[in-house]
Amino acid sequence: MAERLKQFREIGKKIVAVCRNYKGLTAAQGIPNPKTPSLFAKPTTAYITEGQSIRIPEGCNLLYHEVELGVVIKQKCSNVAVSDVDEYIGGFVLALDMTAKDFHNEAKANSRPWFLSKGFDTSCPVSDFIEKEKNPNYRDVRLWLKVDGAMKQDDSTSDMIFSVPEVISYISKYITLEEGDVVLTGTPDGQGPVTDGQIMEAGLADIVSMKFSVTK
Ligand SMILES: O=C([O-])CC(=O)C(=O)O
Ligand SMILES: [Mg+2]
Repeated sequence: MAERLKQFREIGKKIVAVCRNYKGLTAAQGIPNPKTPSLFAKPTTAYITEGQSIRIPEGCNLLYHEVELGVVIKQKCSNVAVSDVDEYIGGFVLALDMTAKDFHNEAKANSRPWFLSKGFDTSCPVSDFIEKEKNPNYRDVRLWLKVDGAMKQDDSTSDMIFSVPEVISYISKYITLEEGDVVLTGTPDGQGPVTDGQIMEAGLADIVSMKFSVTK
């Protein structure tokens, strides 16, 4: 099972992401905590792995980094109870939810969908597949990101508004999750800009770390 899930980028059909899911982030932005998980999707064509660069999309002048814990779904499921979610977690990935923030802001200001701002090619850099057993404390695990060596995001998943099981249960009420799909669980406070030539390094406790550069 885990062998096949290592191919999540090929076998998974979608990336479902939660936004504004950290208390520190909503507090910093002065916005209320959402009452239910707030969802969007990224296409799987957005994936890149270490060795590939994040390309600033044409016309974007404000690219933001967001480090996130991703959950790889083990098998097809819908309407999963919070207490049963663990059966459907196949493993994890460390991910960056790269965002063309200027596109995002403009779309929101004009009440338009913001798919492009989150879905462009290279907008989802990921680590290798992380075996479930290697991340047993996923409810309280450190997530960090540095830009050119300076720490920008450093928090624990315990600061999530909706826990991983709550998020997956909620999504599965409306959207069937399938083997290899990835659920991005939101970014902690500290999201911010990166520009051409900068290097980001991100990590999940001492489980995994990864580096990505940004290019035009
Ligand atoms: O980019 C945003 O505004 C929100 C988002 O994805 C997150 O909170 O993870
Ligand atoms: Mg995000």
